[in-house]
Amino acid sequence: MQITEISIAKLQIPLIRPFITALRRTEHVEDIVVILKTDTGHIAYGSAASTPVITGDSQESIIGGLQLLANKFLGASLDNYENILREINISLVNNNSAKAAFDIAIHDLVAKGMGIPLYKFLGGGKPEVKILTTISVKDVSEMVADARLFISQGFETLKIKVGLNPDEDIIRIKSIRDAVGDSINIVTDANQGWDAKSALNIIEQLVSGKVNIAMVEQPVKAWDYANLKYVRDNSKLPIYADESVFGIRDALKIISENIADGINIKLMKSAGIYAARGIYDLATSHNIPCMAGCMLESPIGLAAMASFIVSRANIHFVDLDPITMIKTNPVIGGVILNGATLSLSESPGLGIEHIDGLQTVATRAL
Ligand SMILES: C[C@H](N)C(=O)N[C@H](CCC(=O)O)C(=O)O
Ligand SMILES: [Mg+2]
Repeated sequence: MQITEISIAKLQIPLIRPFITALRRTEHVEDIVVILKTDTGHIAYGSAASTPVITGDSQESIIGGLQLLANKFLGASLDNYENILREINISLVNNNSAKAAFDIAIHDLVAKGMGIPLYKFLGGGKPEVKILTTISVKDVSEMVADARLFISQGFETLKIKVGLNPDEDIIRIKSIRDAVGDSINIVTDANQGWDAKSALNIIEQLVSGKVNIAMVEQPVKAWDYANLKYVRDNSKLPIYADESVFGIRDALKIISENIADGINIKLMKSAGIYAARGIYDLATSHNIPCMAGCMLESPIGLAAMASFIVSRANIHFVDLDPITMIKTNPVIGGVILNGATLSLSESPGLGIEHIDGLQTVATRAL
């Protein structure tokens, strides 16, 4: 099987309500999609989310990275796909979102070539997973209303975004816990918005107030390993690293220096499934719990991450929720949501049949 055509397209999906974190506010998913076609008639998809405040990757830089990868891999044979996956990673430094999109498309293609769903290619398992959903950081009353709505929709785990104001954050978390009761799991994500002192102060208030929180994600700046470790060493709640872990070298540092209790793996940070497998295996071999995360991205990337994790036992939280936030789903096939359960397709590869609303920006063919 040979890659004979590569297209790059924009995909914008409006959200039901704005997505607001300590790092950004947006009203759309802004994906760049790569479409691979082969001499055997297969069509495969990969996607990258533009999140400059987290990855540094803008839509323009993702398109640039994908053009470079397209130039390199147009005409490539899929016979040695392991080599292609490895070469994506060494073809350019950084640009992890562009690499992730290409890596996802290659995985889709390989599984399609074998005639099996990607989740079976990656390890099998049951083709469904329960996901959490995220409450954007807003006024307390709005966050409580969102929490009630999400519980009524069937979600059993809520992720509360905080990090804009430590004094208000404690009220946000306590009010949501009071509103939803003790049967609902709650995690919090400060998206780097606290310093070590505020983080430990909030955690102490939650613990002493018996406010049950399953874990705290990325309390301090991504680069501030010393304070992430300080919080972890002095916290009675588990601390997960998100923006502090992109690739396997970050994971190695976090694990070997006991900097965090768990790792949030995202394809846009790792540069795709190939590298995410390495992070997962490293963490699992050291008994470090993992979380499956995502950026605000389309159901294409969610299908890829879901395919990777359904067979993997060391995934303790599944944050693949942008599908709950979009007004309409332009991706036909792939994953579907029923209540809080994300179900994967049994069709080959990612199972995506068609994507509505793609705006092509470049095409190269043999
Ligand atoms: C969308 C997901 N629930 C989430 O919260 N991911 C964020 C970052 C997403 C973004 O800003 O696009 C996270 O875990 O920090
Ligand atoms: Mg996070």
